[in-house]
Amino acid sequence: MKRITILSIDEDSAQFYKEQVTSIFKENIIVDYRNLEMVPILPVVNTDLILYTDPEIINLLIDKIQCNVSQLMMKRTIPKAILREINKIEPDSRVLVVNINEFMANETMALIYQLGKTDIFMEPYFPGKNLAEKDFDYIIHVAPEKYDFLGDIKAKDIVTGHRILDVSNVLDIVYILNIDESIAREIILNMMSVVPTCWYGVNYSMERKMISEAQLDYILNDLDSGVLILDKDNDINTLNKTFSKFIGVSEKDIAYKNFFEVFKDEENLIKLFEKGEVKEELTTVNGIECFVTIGDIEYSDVSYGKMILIKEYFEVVEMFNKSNKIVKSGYFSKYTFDNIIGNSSSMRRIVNEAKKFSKTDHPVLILGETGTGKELFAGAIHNDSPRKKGPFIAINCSTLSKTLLESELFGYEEGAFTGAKKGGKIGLFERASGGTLFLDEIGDLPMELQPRLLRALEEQSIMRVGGDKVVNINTRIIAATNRNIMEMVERGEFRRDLLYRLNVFELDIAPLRERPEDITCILSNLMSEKGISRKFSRGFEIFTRNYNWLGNARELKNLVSYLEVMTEKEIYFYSIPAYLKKREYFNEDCLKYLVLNLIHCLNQLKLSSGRRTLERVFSEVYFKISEVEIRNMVNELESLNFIEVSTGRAGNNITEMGVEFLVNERYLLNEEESEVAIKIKEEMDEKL
Ligand SMILES: Nc1ncnc2c1ncn2[C@@H]1O[C@H](COP(=O)(O)OP(=O)(O)OP(=O)(O)O)[C@@H](O)[C@H]1O
Repeated sequence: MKRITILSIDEDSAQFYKEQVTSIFKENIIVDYRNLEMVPILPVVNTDLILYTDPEIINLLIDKIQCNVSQLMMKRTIPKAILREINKIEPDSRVLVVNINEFMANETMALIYQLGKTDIFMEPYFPGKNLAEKDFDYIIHVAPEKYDFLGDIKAKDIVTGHRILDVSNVLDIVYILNIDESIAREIILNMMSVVPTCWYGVNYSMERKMISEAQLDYILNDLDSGVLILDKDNDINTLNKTFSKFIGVSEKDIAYKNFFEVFKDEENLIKLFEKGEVKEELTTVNGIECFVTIGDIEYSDVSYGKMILIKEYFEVVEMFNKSNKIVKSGYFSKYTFDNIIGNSSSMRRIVNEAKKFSKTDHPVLILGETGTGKELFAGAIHNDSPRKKGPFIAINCSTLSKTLLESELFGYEEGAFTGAKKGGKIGLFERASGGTLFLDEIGDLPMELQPRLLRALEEQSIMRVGGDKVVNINTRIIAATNRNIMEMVERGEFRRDLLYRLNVFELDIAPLRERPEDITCILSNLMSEKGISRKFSRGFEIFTRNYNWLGNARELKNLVSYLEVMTEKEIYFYSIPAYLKKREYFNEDCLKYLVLNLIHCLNQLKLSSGRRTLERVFSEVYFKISEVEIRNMVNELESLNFIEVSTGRAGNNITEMGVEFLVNERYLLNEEESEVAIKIKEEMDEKL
């Protein structure tokens, strides 16, 4: 047990502080003391911390300290009840603060000021001091009872009793003696309710700590996962209600006990714990099937303990099912080939191929960037196939952990894990029998599951997890991925034999930027589906063909929602959202005609169209461009006879040929664009 030795001037205060420290730390610490009144004063030899009342005493007793331990001067304060009395003293009162020596009297006075009572006049007093004036309203006796050396000084008395240890001092002791966190927490909370502290930093950090703890408690207890936090000695520091419910033990019973002692009968958990870091491993704890995650709690590369998360298997499955993450509800697809829009030769070709594939039972692998319509094709193939009356089940292989995906795909037998459902669980392979199972994001299928899928494809049968019976299935597989699966095979991340099994038929859907003629076609279709009717200007078409459409049709859908609100009859280049107007999306030809367009507009408005004006207006209407680029384009337009360049302020003038070109190509600016041009021109003229 840890030991504290108190050094004090007299027996009375030594006794008092011994009692106080003992009452704070209770049976966790042994306290003894030395004071000048003791005969003989025994040496201090066996202690862990020396606590002294004032600087003088340490000088007087230095030769008695015969051990090398930390020394701490007491920071003392007055109880909240006494502070309330002092606070009641009327402003401008004259107060005598009395203590046994000058240092202590001054110290108490400073303390009263620090605690916030600053509207009174205080004078320190101690034996031997001469007072010029003896007229006081109050006397504060810093002692257990009134001092008797005050002679004829009379006023209202306030007796503070011995001053008590400040919270900041107790925190120091907790830290130096390495007192158990649980005990320390209780001690400090108790103290804070009775002891005022003028150590603002301590107050602030304690308050922040308490608030953070309350917030953490709230979050922990709101979680569906069980959480257990251990310190670096593997003692249980915190656990939430879900965890204590899960293991069937109340928080009180196991808090601050050692993990290995509490869980000595939970072999599975101990084994996982000994592995170090674990991510969502399926196991059984307290007879319940669950996923366990174990991780280090680190700060500045130092480990401060571990966190164990437990999620009940069935709750996870239910949650995924609710959010349609495992299987989109309904077990059918609404898509048919009629929903696939596109006039490009590549689209027509793959639709024809897909129609042929749909007549067979072979697996199909659909490749394509995100949003190219892979799921659309999968559904259309199913609905055009002899299996169309059977289920169509789509599962995303990237959202589930390996273990969950395995049991969802293949099902499991009763007793595969303790706590598994009675009668086991049918997997999606079986459920989709007679229909189609669409394995989306197949490139994310964990390596460990690939042999199992390969066997299912080769043998048209599966074995449930934990079972030994072979179940025949009649399920067609359509898989899809947006990853470069050939490269994954080369890198050893996807099995070559599985790829060959999956891509008996392969559909490679080209991204939209490689089939630009489909863009306006899909756009018009999306608009008419929403009942929107708009004409596309040439400028807008140019944009759609130049932009890279990384999100493919999904991005088109977003643009339609924007245009529905932002446009009326016709969609111009100017109408597209600003973030889409970027220099890199446009080729030189396109830029040239946009410049020609501007010259025409400025000519019609009878505004000059010199290079500087062109550069400013272009940058505002379209996107940032340099004067040099403008000059190059102007030169080219001149060589095409689309403009005549005259020197001086008149600038450039469009020719009849140029106008004809623009009209034929429907390249003309809209009203808004003209307005911007006028505004900029006016601003420029003002500056001249
Ligand atoms: N050719 C097309 N014709 C009509 N709509 C299409 C076409 N291509 C895609 N879409 C539409 O775009 C959206 C995205 O399609 P889908 O979900 O099939 O893409 P995906 O390739 O499976 O995407 P991801 O890889 O992100 O899952 C859907 O609303 C779909 O109807």
